[in-house]
Amino acid sequence: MAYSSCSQIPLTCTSFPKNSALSGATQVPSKGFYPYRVLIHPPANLRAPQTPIAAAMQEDKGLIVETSNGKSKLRIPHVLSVAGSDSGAGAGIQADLKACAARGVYCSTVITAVTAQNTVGVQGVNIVPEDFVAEQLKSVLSDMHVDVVKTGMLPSLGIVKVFHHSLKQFPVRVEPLKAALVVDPVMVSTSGDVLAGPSILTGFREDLLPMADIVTPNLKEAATLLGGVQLATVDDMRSAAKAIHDMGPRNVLIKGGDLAASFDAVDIFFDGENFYELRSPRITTRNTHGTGCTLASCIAAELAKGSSMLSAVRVAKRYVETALDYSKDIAIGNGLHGPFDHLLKLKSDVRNSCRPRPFDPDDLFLYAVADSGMNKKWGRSIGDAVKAAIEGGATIIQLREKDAETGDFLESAKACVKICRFHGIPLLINDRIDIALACNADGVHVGQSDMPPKVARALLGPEKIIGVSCKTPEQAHRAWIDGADYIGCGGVFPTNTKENNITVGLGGLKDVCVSSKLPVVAIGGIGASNAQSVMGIGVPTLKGVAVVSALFDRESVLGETRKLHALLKETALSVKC
Ligand SMILES: Nc1ncnc2c1ncn2[C@@H]1O[C@H](COP(=O)(O)OP(=O)(O)OP(=O)(O)O)[C@@H](O)[C@H]1O
Ligand SMILES: Cc1ncc(CO)c(N)n1
Ligand SMILES: [Mg+2]
Repeated sequence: MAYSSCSQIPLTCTSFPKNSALSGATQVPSKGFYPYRVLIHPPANLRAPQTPIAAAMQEDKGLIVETSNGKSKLRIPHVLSVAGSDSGAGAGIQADLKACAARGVYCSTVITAVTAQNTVGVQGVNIVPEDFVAEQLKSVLSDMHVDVVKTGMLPSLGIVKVFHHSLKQFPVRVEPLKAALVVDPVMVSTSGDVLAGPSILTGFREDLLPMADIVTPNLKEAATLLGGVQLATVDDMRSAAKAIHDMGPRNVLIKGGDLAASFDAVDIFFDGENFYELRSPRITTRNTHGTGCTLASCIAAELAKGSSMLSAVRVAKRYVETALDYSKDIAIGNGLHGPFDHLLKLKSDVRNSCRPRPFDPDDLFLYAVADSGMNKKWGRSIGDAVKAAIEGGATIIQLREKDAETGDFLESAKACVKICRFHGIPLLINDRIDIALACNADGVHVGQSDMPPKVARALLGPEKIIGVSCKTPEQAHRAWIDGADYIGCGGVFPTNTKENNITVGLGGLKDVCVSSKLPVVAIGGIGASNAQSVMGIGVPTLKGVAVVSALFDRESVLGETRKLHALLKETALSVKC
């Protein structure tokens, strides 16, 4: 029976293939919100509660909600990696941990061998004693809820047997029809060194493959499993996939990273019925050490989250491709095959380190809000306008484009990021989290009906600046709870830039500032004529004024900004005295 995504699980199907690591669970139709409900009957030798468990996915956090005896608990999808350690950390257990972390999945580890390995090759292998592999397996499987087991280097027949025995003793308890065992039949490293000899083949053929939900050999490993055939073409890969499928695994993925004649990176997936030719551009790089381990771990991670087998494989291939492309020029080690960077998704945070300094509430002192429409009227680009505002003393810039096309907005945002970085001034984007991410701006400013700050924070990461427009102390409190960095309070006075906007006046501004735990910038109809009265309310949380027309709907942005800056300085000094 082919795998299907959670939502496609046929409700009539109630059992597993006989040898599956999953046997023992059944499924019942759901009445509730989720399209399925699952009853799992844990084996008697498990310590976990022996009651039926209903499981479902909490979409927004990627966690699994389990309900047992009326009580709910949250767990993170969990992969157990049973593999060897690579001291160079490009492959093996280290790759598995990084791939699972990058895919948002918990990874426990059972180490089968410790290798002394680098980008040149494998200098030594120390096999972990069988009974200690068994002990690690028992420690994890008797205590933790593992969704999917992924195997890598199983260096001896004894260890294959121990693993097989442990899985029989502690079947992996997952929802019915979800895959539980991913077998990457590691035999030879990228450098050509042997990691598991031919003695393991009987264990693979007799015990492991019939239990596997997917097996992922590279060309050499597929050839070895099939007794030494030649695999040189995509057609050969198809035949091999079929022949290996006959050995018992429910799905086979033959990886074509080493297919010399191919311009593309071609893998063949066979589910027992259909062949899928999965192609991606071949990335030109030396940094391909560990692609196989990573691919298998990523498949396991996606399965643990509830993906169907084919979509797990597709996502995993895309992930490897993206990581290789991202890392193609990095240099680690001096050998022929370097590792790549699994955690590229976190790199937007690292890019943040170019930001001049972390958010400082005093940045709100003279907050210039620019858009291209207003500046076009005066015959200048938004870049020129931003530059002039900074030279005149603006301490933070926000880009607000209500009508621009997305492509044009992104181009002007990129130009402004360059200018702001050069001057060490933070640049925020109004409303558009996508633009902020794409141009690596310093943050965003959102309104009450835009994306909630909590969601924006999840997308942007911990270091970006998030500001929220608030009119009331309640909204200000919410913004604080939701992890905003500052509040924009207004409109203080009526303004042309926001029609029909309810104004809060100086009284409303003061109420918000007094109650706010976050720094506040006042906005709405503020300019040289009234900025001093705004700052004059004298509440310490009020850090500055945000200005639109009074700077940009004028002939000289530089002159207006200078004038306003001088006034604000004067008020700051007099308030201090
Ligand atoms: N240069 C490349 N560009 C794009 N994808 C690649 C490249 N090399 C390998 N891949 C992909 O990476 C995945 C792993 O394939 P590969 O054949 O390299 O496995 P492997 O030999 O087991 O890896 P390793 O032994 O290095 O861990 C496959 O999906 C393959 O298509
Ligand atoms: C420990 C270990 N596992 C797997 C591979 C395959 O890349 C490797 N090189 N080292
Ligand atoms: Mg390879």
